[in-house]
Amino acid sequence: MRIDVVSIFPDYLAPLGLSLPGKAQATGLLELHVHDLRGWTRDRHRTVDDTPYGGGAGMVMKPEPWGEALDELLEPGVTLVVPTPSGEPFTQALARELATRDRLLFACGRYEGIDQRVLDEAHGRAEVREISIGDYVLNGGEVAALAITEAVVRLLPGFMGNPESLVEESHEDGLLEYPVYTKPASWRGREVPPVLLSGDHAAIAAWRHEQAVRRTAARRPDLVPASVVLDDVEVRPAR
Ligand SMILES: CN1CCN(Cc2ccc(Cn3ccc4ccc(-c5n[nH]c(N)c5C#N)cc43)cc2)CC1
Repeated sequence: MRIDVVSIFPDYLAPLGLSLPGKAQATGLLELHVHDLRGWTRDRHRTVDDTPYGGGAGMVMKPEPWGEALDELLEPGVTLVVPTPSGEPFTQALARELATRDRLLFACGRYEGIDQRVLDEAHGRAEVREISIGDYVLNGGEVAALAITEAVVRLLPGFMGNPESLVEESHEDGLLEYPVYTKPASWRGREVPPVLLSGDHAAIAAWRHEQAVRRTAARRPDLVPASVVLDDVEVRPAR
């Protein structure tokens, strides 16, 4: 997979050279290119924003630099990913979908966003996914690009050392993950649940599933399948 990121703060994407994406690059699974949007400006001040038509607070990102950047980078077969507060929710299912693409191009906006005409024009010639990573407000798209990239890259075939670890993950089976433990067996008077030391794999799997269901019911009742009934866990109604 090739990933391109366009931002006015390219250094914000430096962490992509570390850890997971860094390893993916080293193994040739991922080709990463980060670009400064100001490289596509034409004026002396390298202007990327201006006041909004219709008035209102803040500034809007000008269409010209973005248009030239996408002319160069949005080639056939590239999926344009645009982080935005008004985007479709980013989920594990969407991460899996994006992991099937050959190329992703992230357009990281700032200020009050990117002139809508840029997105409208891109829709005419590429797959465009406007994505939100959560119901809270950030100052730009870079954090979302980091999060989406990490969630997608770790799903690339051959990337995770043990693909098994991708199967039992939170949200992969629709539930939150079960609690995990490691040595020592006793720590500050707290013991590891005995079932985990029993060697009874069926009992361990059953215990882990029940713990995942209980945790999900307590913290994310919206994720609990209707078929599951837990008599001793308070399941708060989804808001
Ligand atoms: C008058 N009002 C009208 C509503 N706007 C809404 C608004 C518009 C832009 C911004 C700042 N910003 C610029 C680019 C950009 C990309 C992603 C995100 C983002 N935030 N939260 C997520 N989950 C995100 C993701 N992914 C924020 C971004 C903040 C708030 C404010 C002004």
